[in-house]
Amino acid sequence: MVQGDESCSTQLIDGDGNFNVEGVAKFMEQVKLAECGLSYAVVSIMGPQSSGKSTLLNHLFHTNFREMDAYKGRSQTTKGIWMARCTGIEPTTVVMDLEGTDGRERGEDDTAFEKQSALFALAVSDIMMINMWCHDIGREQAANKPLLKTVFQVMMRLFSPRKTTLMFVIRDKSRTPLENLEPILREDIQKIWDSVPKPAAHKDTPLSEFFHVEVTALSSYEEKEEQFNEQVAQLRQRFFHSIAPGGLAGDRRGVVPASGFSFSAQQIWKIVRENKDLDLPAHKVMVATVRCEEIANEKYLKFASNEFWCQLEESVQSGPVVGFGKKISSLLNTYLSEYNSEAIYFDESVRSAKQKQLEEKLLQLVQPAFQAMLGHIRSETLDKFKEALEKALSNGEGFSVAAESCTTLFMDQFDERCKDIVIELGKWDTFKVRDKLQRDIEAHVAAVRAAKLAELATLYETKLNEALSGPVEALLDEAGDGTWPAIRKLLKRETELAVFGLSTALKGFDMDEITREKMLAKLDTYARSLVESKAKEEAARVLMRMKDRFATLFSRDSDSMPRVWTGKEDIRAITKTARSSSLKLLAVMAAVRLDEDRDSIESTLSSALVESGSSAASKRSLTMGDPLASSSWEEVPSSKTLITPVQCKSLWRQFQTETEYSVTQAIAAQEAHKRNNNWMPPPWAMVALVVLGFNEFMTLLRNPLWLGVIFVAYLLIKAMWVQLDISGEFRNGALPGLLSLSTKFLPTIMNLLKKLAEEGQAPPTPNPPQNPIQVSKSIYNGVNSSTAFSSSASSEITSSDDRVEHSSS
Ligand SMILES: Nc1nc2c(ncn2[C@@H]2O[C@H](COP(=O)(O)OP(=O)(O)OP(=O)(O)O)[C@@H](O)[C@H]2O)c(=O)[nH]1
Repeated sequence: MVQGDESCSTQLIDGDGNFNVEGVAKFMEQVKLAECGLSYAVVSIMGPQSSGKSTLLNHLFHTNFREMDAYKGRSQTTKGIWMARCTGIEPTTVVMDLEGTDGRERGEDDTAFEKQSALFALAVSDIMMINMWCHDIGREQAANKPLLKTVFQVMMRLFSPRKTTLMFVIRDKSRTPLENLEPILREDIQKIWDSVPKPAAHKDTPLSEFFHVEVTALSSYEEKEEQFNEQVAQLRQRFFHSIAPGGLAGDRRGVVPASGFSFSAQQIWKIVRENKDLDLPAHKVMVATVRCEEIANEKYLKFASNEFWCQLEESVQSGPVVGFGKKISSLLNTYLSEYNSEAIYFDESVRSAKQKQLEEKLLQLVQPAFQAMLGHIRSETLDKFKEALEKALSNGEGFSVAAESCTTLFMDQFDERCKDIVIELGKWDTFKVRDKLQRDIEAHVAAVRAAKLAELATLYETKLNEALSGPVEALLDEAGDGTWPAIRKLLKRETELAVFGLSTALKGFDMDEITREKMLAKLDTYARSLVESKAKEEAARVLMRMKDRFATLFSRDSDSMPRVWTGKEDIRAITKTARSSSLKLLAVMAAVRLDEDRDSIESTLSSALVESGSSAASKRSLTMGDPLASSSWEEVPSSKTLITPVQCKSLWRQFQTETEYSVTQAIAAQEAHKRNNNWMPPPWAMVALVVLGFNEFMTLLRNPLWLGVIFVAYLLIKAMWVQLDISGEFRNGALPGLLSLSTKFLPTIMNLLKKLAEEGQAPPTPNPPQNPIQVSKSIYNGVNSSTAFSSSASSEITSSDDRVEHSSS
């Protein structure tokens, strides 16, 4: 019945005490012991050498241990410890065949090995069979006595709460029935137990606390083989389901899960060899720790190299993976389940601790992928939010409503998508990323809001610009009394329109009243500043405008037709009107008048610049000082001042200088026109001719000295008359004019007197009669040239007024 191949007989520890790690691993693999969990039993047999142990095991468990050949004589066949699987016995039962205890070959050392192997067997086995000859029972010097003593001694060192079954197998039983032999044997056992020195804790502990003693007897294999076989077959039955409660291996407290058998055996042997105390409970924890760790590592490595996981990890780097959470969770569960099923029989606390460690390691491995997924979801949600908000706004939705609905929608979407990636085991919260998303969305909303508000503000500013710039420019161009009221009206109307428009648009923004009011006020301010800057621009061109206005009024008549200076026009009046109008323009431009505050700029300018020639104005100027010698207007704040009084004065001076030419030209044109049309002598000459009569006239002609004297006297009187008439005083050039005239005509008079003297000192002799027309012409020319002189002599701005006056007269 021996079936060697199936029993996988293997040497566990060799004769030199070396543990066969590889052999055991192979054995475990062949027997698939690791899969047994706790459902396995270990039986060992010890006893004197050549006491038929191997024979018994081979018959009892259908193993293939080497037996001694009966014909070759007794010698040691089993060296060290061998092990094999009990064929056909359920659950898996491993049997160990120990080296005989009283062999002849090993000498003194055998004792140590016996002790060590006994301790090892006792630590590892559920059932220990003690093989003994029947005739040794009750014998004082029996070979099994030291053996038993050893067993009991080492048992004290196991600190094990488990109960090992000690099965005494009596070989070559005699005719004495077992019922009679057993008490003697038990007595022997008790005696030995009592004689074994025990630690204080176990001083009074009965043997039954540690061992469950069984006794069986077998007939001689050599002499009564048939009986032997029958009894062995019966005994074999007791090993079936030995681990069940009440079975031979019923006490499972000390069992090491099968997957840890190899390591456990190895460690126990190591401790035994080192002659250290063997703390089986601690050993169990240690084995559990090591094994659970091994299992956990194995599962971790398997997970890390799992093809599906590797693909998933790679995919996550480039984009989101649908069903990520479920896929990872399922994978994790697979490997954790594997761990659990393999480690389930190890110490629970150790197993749980190692499982937790494995979970942590696996989660650490997976977390970057999870974070990457979260990142994808966050950025995708943010992008979609941006798109949706833009779309909603372009569809005309109110900003606040659109922002709120989009935020809610996409935060919900984020939460929903997070559910898809949740790895239950990880219990990683997504709050931080959610918060980040929320903050990003809020920041985007704020940015878009600010941009939209700026856009709106710009839009209404542009509208205001369009509505105000042109009209304000046109109004300022037509500067007059109604200019600023019209600008104010325009500004009010357009500002109200823009503010209303902006206010309506802002309703969609759900903003607080203060901010809203600020924006509207800003628009109002903008409108005002727009007008102010326009006015400033126009003020910078005021001189040009004044000149234009002067030119328009001076050189065009009321029908806007170009004037032809015929001599009938009142150049003085025209000049005055044109200048007044230009002064008005200056007054209008001098300050911004957006508020209805009254000012006296116009009257100040008028009195200081136009009426300055009048005696009243001069007196006022003398007593009160120059009202334009200031850099600010009295009633106008500097912020509203566009042209200061000083600038006005300077501008006016420049204006007058630059327009003077036009007046001069006009006067010249009038004179030229008169000259061209009046070839006849002037009327006074004609009248003189008639009044004085021909004779008198001839006398005068014959005596030109008198004529010259009369003529010079006339001119002097005339010049004085003109000066007095204009200024009312003999000032500003009247005297110089007379002197100048005298100087001018003195050489002529002197020449005439000289000529008369040369003609013989006699009373003037009448000259040949001259053409009266020619004479009157020369006189006329003389007047004209004096006028021209007068014009060139005065460089004062007011001199043109004199010329206007002169010309008119
Ligand atoms: N008298 C007797 N001899 C037996 C019995 N069973 C086996 N033998 C013989 O005893 C001898 C030793 O047998 P083994 O089974 O090799 O004994 P063992 O105890 O395994 O020997 P070691 O492993 O060397 O210690 C063999 O010649 C067997 O035939 C038995 O029941 N009675």
